[in-house]
Amino acid sequence: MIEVNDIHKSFGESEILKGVTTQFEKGKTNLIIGQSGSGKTVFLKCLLGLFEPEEGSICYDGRTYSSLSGDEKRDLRQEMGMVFQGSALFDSMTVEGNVTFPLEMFTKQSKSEMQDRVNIVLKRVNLIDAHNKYPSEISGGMQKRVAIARAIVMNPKYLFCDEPNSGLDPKTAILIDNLIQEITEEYDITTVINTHDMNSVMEIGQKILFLKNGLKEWEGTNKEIFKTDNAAVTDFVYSSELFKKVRQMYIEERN
Ligand SMILES: Nc1ncnc2c1ncn2[C@@H]1O[C@H](COP(=O)(O)OP(=O)(O)OP(=O)(O)O)[C@@H](O)[C@H]1O
Repeated sequence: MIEVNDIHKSFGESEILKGVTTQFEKGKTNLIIGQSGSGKTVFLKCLLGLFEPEEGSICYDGRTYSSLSGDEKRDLRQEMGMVFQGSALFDSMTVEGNVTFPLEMFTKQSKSEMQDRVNIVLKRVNLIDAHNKYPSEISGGMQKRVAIARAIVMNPKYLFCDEPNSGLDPKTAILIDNLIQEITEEYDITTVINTHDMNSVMEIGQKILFLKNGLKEWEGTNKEIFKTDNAAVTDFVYSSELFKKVRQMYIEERN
């Protein structure tokens, strides 16, 4: 579980996060949504320990980040997996090389231990015959699977994903969303996903944090988001004609 307590983050004179408090439970897919510039990426970078808030605290299963020693912070960061926007694979390495990389960097495992672990995670993301292919030889959806395999190879307690669906067709996007949710539940990971994708909100939004101008405007589940009367949330969610129709149908059903 990650507990975020009243965090503030500024750059120079400009305060980007203005006191955000929330909790992310383990085994759940937690989504951060909000308009461009609302502070989602800055918030995610605070969770990753890349930015340290000037005020407030972030607590990872009882460990308050700002109170940890340098070594403890490093250990905690090794419990975090990250799926970057656009996958961020190493083009010159094979699929297997990309997934082995964190094990080579951060563990003292033998070659055969690494090989076993890599085989397990590649199988888990349904990539069986791609070990020796290069990123340029596989589809965008397969690249995402490799990025997920690399993010979970160290058996993380926390998984952070920045726009994991960007660039994917809607059907592949849903498969990737479902894979992230299954892995989150199976390994009891605390997963936090930064997304613009309303399909993801509907499919896997077990907890949604809506940020507006650096503040928590609303939080709830994917079932609750369609019932809320919060104007900022409805403006955001129903900016698409399709979702306006869904809401209209919901209201008609309710009456
Ligand atoms: N390293 C930085 N230095 C200065 N300002 C920054 C830095 N990182 C982000 N900002 C500012 O913080 C604000 C929020 O940016 P952020 O990237 O968190 O928005 P976002 O909600 O993720 O937007 P998008 O959906 O477009 O990615 C922006 O005004 C941005 O310019």
